[in-house]
Amino acid sequence: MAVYTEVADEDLGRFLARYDIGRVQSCKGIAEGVENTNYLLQTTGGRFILTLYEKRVDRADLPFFLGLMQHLAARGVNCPTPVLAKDGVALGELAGRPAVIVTFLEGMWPRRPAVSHCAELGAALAGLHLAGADFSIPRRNALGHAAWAPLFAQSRDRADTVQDGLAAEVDETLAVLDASWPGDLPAGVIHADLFPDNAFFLDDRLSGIIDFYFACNDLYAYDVSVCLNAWCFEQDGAFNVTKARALIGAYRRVRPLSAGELAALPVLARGSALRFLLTRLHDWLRVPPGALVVPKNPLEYLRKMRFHAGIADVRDYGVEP
Ligand SMILES: Nc1ncnc2c1ncn2[C@@H]1O[C@H](COP(=O)(O)OP(=O)(O)OP(=O)(O)O)[C@@H](O)[C@H]1O
Ligand SMILES: N[C@@H](CCO)C(=O)O
Repeated sequence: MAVYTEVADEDLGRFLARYDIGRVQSCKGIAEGVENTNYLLQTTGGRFILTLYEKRVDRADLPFFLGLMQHLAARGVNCPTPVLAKDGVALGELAGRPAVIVTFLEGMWPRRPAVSHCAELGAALAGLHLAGADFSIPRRNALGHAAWAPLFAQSRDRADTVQDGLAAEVDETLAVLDASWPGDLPAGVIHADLFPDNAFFLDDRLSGIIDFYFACNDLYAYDVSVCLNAWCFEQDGAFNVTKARALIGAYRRVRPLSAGELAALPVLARGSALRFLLTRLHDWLRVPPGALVVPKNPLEYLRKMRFHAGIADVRDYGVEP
């Protein structure tokens, strides 16, 4: 994650006094990621992640996020779990931000995902969907289909400074998606941001999933489409049909996809590409001064969005209906 909020030693000391996790040996800012502030905390009790929630996280959602991690971990999903303070409460306040300590997961995220990573990921995503099915707290997708037009309205007047014609292309895509967005597909808890940097591997086996701060209730197949975008394109922008076949095939072996879900994949993938284009565009135009953060390129997702607009049939993803 990025480091948006610096923590003074005395504030950290007061915060950690609430916990029973040993003496602090080091607390280092993690530069990766773009959403929240994260520190790697080494204590005499082990390694932990200290997270301070930033702008996009609504405090009212924290019981959902923290409860979901506990729920999934209890059902065998290897994900971070919130560490309870001595008073039994996970959530605290540090440097004016809501803050938690979560368990540290071993592993590395794949810098260049291979076909085998995509297969592992597909199976893990389906497992996550099944494990979350009986989680009792609902959360609407704040970055779901209905949110895209208002989100774009915040950047529309400057969109063409990033790429000529971008505003018109997004407007047109929003209209197409409004007319074709599926409403009646299987839904439940989804991760909604399961990019390679949120999946850890040890010896080519998936060892953990992190970053549940976009998790919400939405279409399961939409989550598959997010992963299709994040895992199955090469760095030069080419779609890798072998990776898509591996990802979706492994998913279907754990949680079958209905004919309706498969048929909807191209429109869902076009939509999820737009979602990441829009959040990246928003951030690209508003990098906070002094933050240790590198904004992600919105145009990568413009190219993916265009690719899906040209997909007529799910077979083009290497998948048999
Ligand atoms: N529980 C954990 N165990 C081990 N490392 C972690 C854990 N949580 C976070 N990290 C480390 O912090 C980095 C950033 O975390 P995370 O992806 O949650 O940040 P983020 O700001 O939400 O990023 P983004 O939303 O851009 O993916 C990870 O790549 C990893 O190095
Ligand atoms: N995974 C997102 C960042 C967090 O939402 C992206 O790559 O744009």
